[in-house]
Amino acid sequence: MKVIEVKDYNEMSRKACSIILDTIKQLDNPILGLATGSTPVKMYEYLIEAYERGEVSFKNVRSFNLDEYVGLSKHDPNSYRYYMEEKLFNHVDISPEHTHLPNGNALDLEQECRDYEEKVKEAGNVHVQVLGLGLNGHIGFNEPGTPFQSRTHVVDLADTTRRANARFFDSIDEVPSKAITMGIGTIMESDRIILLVSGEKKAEALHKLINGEVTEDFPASVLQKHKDVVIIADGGACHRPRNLVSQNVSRMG
Ligand SMILES: N[C@@H]1[C@@H](O)[C@H](O)[C@@H](COP(=O)(O)O)O[C@@H]1O
Repeated sequence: MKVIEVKDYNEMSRKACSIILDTIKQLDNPILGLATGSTPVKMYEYLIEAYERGEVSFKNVRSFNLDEYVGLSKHDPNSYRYYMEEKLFNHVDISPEHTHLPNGNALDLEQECRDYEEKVKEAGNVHVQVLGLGLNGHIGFNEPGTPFQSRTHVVDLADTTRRANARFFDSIDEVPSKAITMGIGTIMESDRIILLVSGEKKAEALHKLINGEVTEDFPASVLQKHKDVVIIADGGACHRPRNLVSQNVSRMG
């Protein structure tokens, strides 16, 4: 794993944006794995700015998102489809047919999971997968205890996750209790993973991810086993409690 420690949230977002831009420019048909949540918001803003400057086109880009709530329509402002359209897709020249998220409103959710998995497989490997980090170590919506070999599946969201995401809803009761998520096995097949971590409240989770044992009780620890992971973490995430980040990872400024 490579840890890139940056000053702050903006720098983290700029660095992530530049890795994605490089991927898009280098490949004829780039496949991006995208994430939602607060962490990548600024990265999407920088991508839009690069597009507006004429620096990049998304015409040949295909995207697969990690997850979606069960039971929210794509018009619901809290659905991840809505988030992606608002934060990125509506502002760049990506073709709507090239953007993929699980359908959390499918009548047969198990079938939807199999179909989504199939779509990812047919497209070929995700070239670069963006990940955020849940406080309990979840990636996508893979909660503690999820098998490392898991494929796209329906999950019961942990209470901690529902509480953490309640800030986007009017009340915690409105936070869905289920979601569809790419599995850990699916995520691990990406060629490259960039994990974004910002803020002191993530410091403990980041420490565990880098230094802790690889265990299904802390899903993000699986990243220690991936051949090309870049963690971009800001000062807050790295520095509290002090000296959390291990010495045996290479760092770049
Ligand atoms: N399902 C999402 C994840 O994909 C996200 O990475 C994580 C962190 O969210 P945030 O970036 O808002 O801290 O939790 C959410 O529940």
